[in-house]
Amino acid sequence: MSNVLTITRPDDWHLHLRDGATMQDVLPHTARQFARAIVMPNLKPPVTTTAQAGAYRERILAALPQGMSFEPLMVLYLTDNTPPDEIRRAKESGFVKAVKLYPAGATTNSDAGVTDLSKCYKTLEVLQEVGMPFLVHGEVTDPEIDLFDREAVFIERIMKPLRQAMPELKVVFEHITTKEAADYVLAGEGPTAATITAHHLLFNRNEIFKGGIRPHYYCLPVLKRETHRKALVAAATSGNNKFFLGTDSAPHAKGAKEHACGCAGCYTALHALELYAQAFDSAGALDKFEAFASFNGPDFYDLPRNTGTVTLKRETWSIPAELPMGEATVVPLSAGEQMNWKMV
Ligand SMILES: NC(=O)N[C@@H](CC(=O)O)C(=O)O
Ligand SMILES: [Zn+2]
Ligand SMILES: [Zn+2]
Repeated sequence: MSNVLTITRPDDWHLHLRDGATMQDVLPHTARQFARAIVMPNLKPPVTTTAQAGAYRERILAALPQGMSFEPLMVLYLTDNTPPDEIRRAKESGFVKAVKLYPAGATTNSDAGVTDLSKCYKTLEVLQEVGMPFLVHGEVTDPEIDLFDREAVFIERIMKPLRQAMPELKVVFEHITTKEAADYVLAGEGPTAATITAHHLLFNRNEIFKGGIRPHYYCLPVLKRETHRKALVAAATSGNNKFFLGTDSAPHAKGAKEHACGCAGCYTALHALELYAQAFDSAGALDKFEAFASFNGPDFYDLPRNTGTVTLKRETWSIPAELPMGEATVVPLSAGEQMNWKMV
């Protein structure tokens, strides 16, 4: 049993940094653990143009504490009206690395999202042509569909027709939560990859209701049954290069989570590597962690792998109860619980 784990410096391929004072407080956590991150564009208002992404990127770099190195990889928020030319501008910028699909109404700040993906095919054709990844929040919003089935139904209704229409489009199925999604990615229709969060590897849906309703375990797509968690662990630890690390760390103020209508999102930027190490360790697959955390993402995005390393060691510590965030506080996932790994 190894007590020290040294890996190439990893990246986070799905992150929410927000903006302003919130960003100021959460950014150092990510920059400590990761060299780069794909920064989600679901701000209010959303980041829909290359110009807005450039300005957001500058704000992120300005918020970075002295002496820390971190590269934000920017993403455009697709709307029904994103013109094909915007994709060309994004590609030419060099700093926009992907375009994101939020089905309208599917998740936090998705109101400006896409109402019907077929309206966007002209724009997606350019995305396919320039070879930029299309990142997908994969849940249907049809109120007839049970919340727990929204991802599986999305594969049939959206993913398969999209793949048919756009055989060469690079697609990242973000934060997958089901066996159906893992199997779809494994079946390998075209250049499709997936990110997997630490919380979906560690927990099943019982966690949300253990001893009472526990809002800090509520995220979208919502945690699923144990069979699905096991399928995600199998995919992440399989060594298959289509699966890579994306925390989906999504900070919401404590009061907005502990609320009659609490927000969706788990805050994991503080201890992401430790959470993932725990999941891989429990599966006896620490030897598969480096490729998942540090190689498969850049390889899929056609970016260089990082140089330098990070080290984790086996050590017990307690996750803090809450952390300052702007005018408020944020509660990290599994606050108060013990961790067995610690980043050095
Ligand atoms: N994952 C979440 O539960 N929430 C994310 C949005 C998202 O990634 O869907 C957020 O921005 O808060
Ligand atoms: Zn999402
Ligand atoms: Zn997200």
